[in-house]
Amino acid sequence: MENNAIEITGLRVVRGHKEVLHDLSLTVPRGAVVGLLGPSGGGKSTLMRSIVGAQIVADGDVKIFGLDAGTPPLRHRVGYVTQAPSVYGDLTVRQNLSYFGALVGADADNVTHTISSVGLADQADQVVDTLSGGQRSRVSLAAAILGHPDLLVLDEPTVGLDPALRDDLWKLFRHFADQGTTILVSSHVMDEATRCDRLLFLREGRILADGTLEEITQDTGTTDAESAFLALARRGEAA
Ligand SMILES: Nc1ncnc2c1ncn2[C@@H]1O[C@H](COP(=O)(O)OP(=O)(O)OP(=O)(O)O)[C@@H](O)[C@H]1O
Repeated sequence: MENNAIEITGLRVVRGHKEVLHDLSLTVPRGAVVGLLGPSGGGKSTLMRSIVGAQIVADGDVKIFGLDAGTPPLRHRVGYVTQAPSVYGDLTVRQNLSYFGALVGADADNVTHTISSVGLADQADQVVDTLSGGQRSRVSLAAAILGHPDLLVLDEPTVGLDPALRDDLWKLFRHFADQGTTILVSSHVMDEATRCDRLLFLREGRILADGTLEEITQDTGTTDAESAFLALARRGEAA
């Protein structure tokens, strides 16, 4: 069995005539919660799209569980939640999840359980268009976890959520990881680094750091992710 969920070598991506990912190489171990952190426009979404096979790549190799990203055997093994809601606005939460559940073989009990696990039990019969933004993004998350994917790729899932809900979601991610799911989660909120087993700092299409928070803060002589990121960014500019 492969020890890594994700193995990327020499990835280059061009978007709109501009290279936005420059020769990236990285690995993500199985069962870890890995935070992909960095400023807006740094390439987080593009990297995630490459991992789920939704991005044309100019060069390089992206392997997921030893298979080429985006190939059919990975379809049910990889769950992807983008920043845009990916569920039907005119259906209720339960109707949406029953529909997506039917595609992956999840039964009604699984649907009900998944709705509660993302904290939407009280909204189960509410039409999605009438939910708040944060609630809507949790419906998309619920749809992605219904089939128990081996890899969950989450693009800024906690954006716009209040601290209590953010905390609930991070606990949920940890719960999935404890069950063996690998989680790659992007954020531009540096304090979410403490929730992750490992971190990838991405800036201007390059990996600035890849390691545990402890390793990265030690390497930079700092005490938190934000200062470590700034130190690494300055180091990069000075080089
Ligand atoms: N469709 C597109 N056409 C051309 N350039 C694009 C396109 N989408 C993204 N880019 C550029 O690619 C770069 C990386 O964007 P990306 O969305 O991956 O960054 P990000 O780190 O996810 O940012 P954010 O946190 O704001 O979502 C940016 O410079 C962006 O302007």
